[in-house]
Amino acid sequence: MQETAQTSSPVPPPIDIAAHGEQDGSASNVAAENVEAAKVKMRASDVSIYYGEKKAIDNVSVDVFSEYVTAFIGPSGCGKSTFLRALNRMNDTIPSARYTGKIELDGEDIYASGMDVVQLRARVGMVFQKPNPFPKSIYDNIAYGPKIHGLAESKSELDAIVEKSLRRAGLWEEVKDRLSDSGTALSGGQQQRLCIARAIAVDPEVILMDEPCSALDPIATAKIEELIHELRGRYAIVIVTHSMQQAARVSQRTAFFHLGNLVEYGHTSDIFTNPKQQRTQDYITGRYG
Ligand SMILES: Nc1ncnc2c1ncn2[C@@H]1O[C@H](COP(=O)(O)OP(=O)(O)OP(=O)(O)O)[C@@H](O)[C@H]1O
Repeated sequence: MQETAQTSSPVPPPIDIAAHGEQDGSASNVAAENVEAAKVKMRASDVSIYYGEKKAIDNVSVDVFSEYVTAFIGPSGCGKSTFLRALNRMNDTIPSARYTGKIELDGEDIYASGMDVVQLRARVGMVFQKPNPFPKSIYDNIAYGPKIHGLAESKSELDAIVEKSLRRAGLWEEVKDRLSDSGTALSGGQQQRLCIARAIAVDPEVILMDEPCSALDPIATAKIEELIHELRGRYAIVIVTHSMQQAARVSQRTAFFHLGNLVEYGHTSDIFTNPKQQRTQDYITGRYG
């Protein structure tokens, strides 16, 4: 296990990350000891995930940091989505899915028996591959979450949340005059920004994005990437992407998965320019994937 954080500099960088080695499979997060604890938003420790007998994730440890975008990359079937979904317990809906290890949000075990999963999913929101607005008005798509979570006491408060969320998602100017139109009548890119606005509306701390641009054209993709860039100061963002260019453009940290293992995790620039593991090198140079 190597330690990559600089401990000798007089003012240590606020955030640094361990290179998670694949050698012994334990991939524990050594450099976590050297970062400001307050910045670690989510911590996964020795997480394995099974579908029935099949092990889809093998002993993975990762920290997710506030105000950073973390990209999960790797070839199809390597377990990126499975691991992402574990971060807000979306795998709970799959009867065969089973889990060992620990995942914490602000130090709290999200799989603890007393955890309110509805509340958890508000704190750790999710945006899916295919935009999935509710078959309701644009306004109601955003207002639904704040209503059920009791975040607005009056119509004017709700209106303000709807406007703020749509502004943050970069959609307000495009939809402000047609809030009562159906969300499903928007373009694909607009629908995806609507889904991001819907996640934002309940004031999350973490936003998980599972290939959010894969159904979008290049222009809509560029808008979402720009939006991710703008949002990252407020939330911890985790994005699964098949596009290495996208990971390089939007993220500060990258985790490379292969066959259920976390092969390497570190600064995005290091992963793409100076990977420590041969498997990472092979993947980023297109030898498989
Ligand atoms: N609901 C499920 N039931 C059984 N096996 C599953 C289920 N979902 C995923 N798997 C299996 O778990 C492994 C990891 O899948 P996962 O979708 O997490 O990978 P991925 O890296 O996100 O793939 P892709 O990039 O193709 O979306 C695969 O072998 C997949 O077939």
